[in-house]
Amino acid sequence: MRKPILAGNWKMNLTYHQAEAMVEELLSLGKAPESVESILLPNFLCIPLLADKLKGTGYQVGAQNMSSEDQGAFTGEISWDMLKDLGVSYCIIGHSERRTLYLENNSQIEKKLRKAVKTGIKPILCVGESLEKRQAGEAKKRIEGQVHRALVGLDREDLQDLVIAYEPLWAIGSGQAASPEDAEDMCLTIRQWIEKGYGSDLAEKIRILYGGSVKPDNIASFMEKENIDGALVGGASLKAKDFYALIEGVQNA
Ligand SMILES: O=C(CO)COP(=O)(O)O
Repeated sequence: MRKPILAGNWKMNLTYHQAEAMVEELLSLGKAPESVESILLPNFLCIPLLADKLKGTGYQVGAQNMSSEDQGAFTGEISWDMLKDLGVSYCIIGHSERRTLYLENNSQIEKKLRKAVKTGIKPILCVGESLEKRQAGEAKKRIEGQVHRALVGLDREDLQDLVIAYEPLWAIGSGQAASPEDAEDMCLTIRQWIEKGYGSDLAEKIRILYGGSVKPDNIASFMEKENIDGALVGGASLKAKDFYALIEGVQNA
């Protein structure tokens, strides 16, 4: 049995004080249920705040990005040990906004993923196709390339904590989620590639999430699919009530 994940990617939203108010409200709604890994991924400045407030509550704190380097002259970057020092457990690697807006390429993503797995940060590798690729019937080819390029040179032992998030670009922030059937088809395909490359033990173990316009009222339709192990949520993770409702949606699936 794979433990489901509900991860809230706040992106560049919520100031320190807004984050504080959100987390206080979230905690007033209840603790994180044990049956769901509930992770909040705030901006870097809010990580210490969340790490402190969420200690002992069952919620985990993640980061949205990390450097592939250890330390040194890399202005504006954040390293794995800075994150670990604050208790960060998960880090998003290769989000489509980093790929498209900041031109992160497969080779940089591969280096970041390698750094994460070698240093004990659990990676949430994001993959997803554009609308053009989907309409051209090339969605699976696109995703396969992204998964394979990110995992180059890593073996089964390195990938025990890998999480993959399938986030089609056209579904992100658009209010137009993928159909649960299409999302399941893509998640199953990813699992089959992992099985082919690394064996069925790993394929059965890794969590594959869907992301893109997930809301409290559609989470159940994704969670009922066999190969969808949770969701990576943007907009709906910013409000405490919605985030808690999403967790309940995963818990009740
Ligand atoms: O990009 C996403 C999460 O990483 C999805 O964002 P939305 O839930 O706002 O569509």
